[in-house]
Amino acid sequence: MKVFLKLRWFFKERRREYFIGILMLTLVAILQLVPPKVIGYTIDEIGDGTLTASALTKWVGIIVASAILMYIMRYYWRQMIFGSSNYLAKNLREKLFRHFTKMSPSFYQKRRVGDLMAHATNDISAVQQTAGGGVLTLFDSITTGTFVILAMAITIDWRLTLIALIPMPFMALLTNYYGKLLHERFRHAQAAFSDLNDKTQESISGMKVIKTFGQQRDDIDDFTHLSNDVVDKNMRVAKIDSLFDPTISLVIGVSFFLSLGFGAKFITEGAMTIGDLIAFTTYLGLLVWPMLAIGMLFNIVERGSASYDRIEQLLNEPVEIMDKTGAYDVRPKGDLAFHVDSFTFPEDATPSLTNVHFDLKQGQTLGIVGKTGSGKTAILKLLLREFDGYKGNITYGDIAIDDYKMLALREAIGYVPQDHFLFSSTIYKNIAFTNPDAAQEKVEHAATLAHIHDDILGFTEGYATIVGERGVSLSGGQKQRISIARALMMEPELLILDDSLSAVDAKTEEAILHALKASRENATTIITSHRLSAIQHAHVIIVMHEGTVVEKGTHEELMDLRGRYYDMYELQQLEQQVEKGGM
Ligand SMILES: Nc1ncnc2c1ncn2[C@@H]1O[C@H](COP(=O)(O)OP(=O)(O)OP(=O)(O)O)[C@@H](O)[C@H]1O
Repeated sequence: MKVFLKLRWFFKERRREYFIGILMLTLVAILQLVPPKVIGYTIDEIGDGTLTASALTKWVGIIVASAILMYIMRYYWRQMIFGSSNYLAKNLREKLFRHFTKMSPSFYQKRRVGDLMAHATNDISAVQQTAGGGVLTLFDSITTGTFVILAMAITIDWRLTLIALIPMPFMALLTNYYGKLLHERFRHAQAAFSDLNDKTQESISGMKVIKTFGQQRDDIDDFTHLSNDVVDKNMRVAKIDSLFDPTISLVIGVSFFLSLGFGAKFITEGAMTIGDLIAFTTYLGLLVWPMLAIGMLFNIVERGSASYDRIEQLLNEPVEIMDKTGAYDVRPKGDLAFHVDSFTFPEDATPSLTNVHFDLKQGQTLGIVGKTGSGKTAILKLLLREFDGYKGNITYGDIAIDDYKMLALREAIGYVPQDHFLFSSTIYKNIAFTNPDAAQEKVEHAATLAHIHDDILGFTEGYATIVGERGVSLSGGQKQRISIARALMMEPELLILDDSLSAVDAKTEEAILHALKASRENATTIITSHRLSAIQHAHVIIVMHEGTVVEKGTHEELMDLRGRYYDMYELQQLEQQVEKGGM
């Protein structure tokens, strides 16, 4: 039941609706008491031979009036209570989504997409049920149960009422025990659903790869295994679930049995009339629902509580990278100084960067080269403040990057990542992502600089062409260039191309670099690349090796060194010549 306390912030928020709903529920619980009593009176009047036509009309009139009132009130409490529970779902969904947008990459590294989606769907729906069905069953069982028992004790016979209630404590004990079992089993069932969700999401996203490698059979086996696990765990929940109804029916059955036996005895002793006993057993019938409601209540509440715990746990995960108090809300500008003595990724044992130092004047271009895994992207991740916790300092315009507001910093940096992501939307919207109201000419200008404008015009619907999820209908090079156009739309102070020209040919690469140089004279650029032609004209080039800078200088200076850069350059020249020769 603690979940109701945990949700009190929400009940407070919608107190008006819940107050009206619960008031209506209570009135219905009272009105329900009328018909059995009226039936009891009518039967006694028939027995005594005193029932007249006008008395019968009166009794029927009372029953009809209470039925109409109950109809109206039942309609309203449903609206108030179940309607409000939708707002809890909405609220939690938005909270989760906002939380997701604040989390840093390391969170997404730890958490799986399917699991996060399960939280945002299945778990929220279980909590929503608590605020709807849970509140209903709680108040309905309390009000109906109390009023029915009071009516039985006060208006009929308190001794018979006590006798009829003898089996109830057993039911309370048993349902409490079932509730505890259910909580644990439901938690496992939800976790299994998260795994299945994750598998489904990953398999659908990776279907092309799965098929290419002919792994469908294995994938189906994996899926079946997880699906069976979900069924097994839900069957374990269902086993407990199924115990509630028979237990309650058994307890009520024993109550009926005791009432009839002792009721008959009281009638023969003259302490009760037959009408009283009929009214009593009808009341006992009315107790079935509150008892069932208690069973349902445990069920709903235990599920809701397990799910709320899961959601809370997720929401309580700290946001790792936050704005400092009083952080500058200005777009960074100026020279860049990167001085990192060492940096280790959160889950790693050894540093990925050691002694990486470079300075870049505003308007200059930095080229970063190095073998795969040498730390090129790690440098960019620190610049983007995707990770904190490095030893050293990184300043932009003489201010440490963590002294800027995160949003201000990110707005100044146009980052084109290695793994491009295009939204399932039009090309126009993908390019104008950071500025959806941008004029067509601006979008076209960015596309022209990124050398993708002509390609777009070649598509049947031009800029209005929809690109599928992750842009499946485009070539790798086209996706790269759309991503570059998207970054250029921000008119960034710092443009970062993280191996973003790898899928275009040398001529297109040269054209793009030329266009960037001409249009971004005063803005800074960082390019990482495996192909040296992309960084050859940079003002500064650093050569990375095993997380550290091993060479630094201009192309000419590095060639004169005759070190790693020189070797790489010679090798690439040779490869080019072989390619040309081959052609
Ligand atoms: N998020 C992360 N968590 C833990 N380790 C990471 C993470 N990202 C990268 N690394 C590790 O840091 C090292 C440097 O990786 P980085 O991505 O910077 O290499 P890179 O030079 O950009 O390689 P590539 O040319 O293949 O992109 C690698 O050993 C990699 O395994």
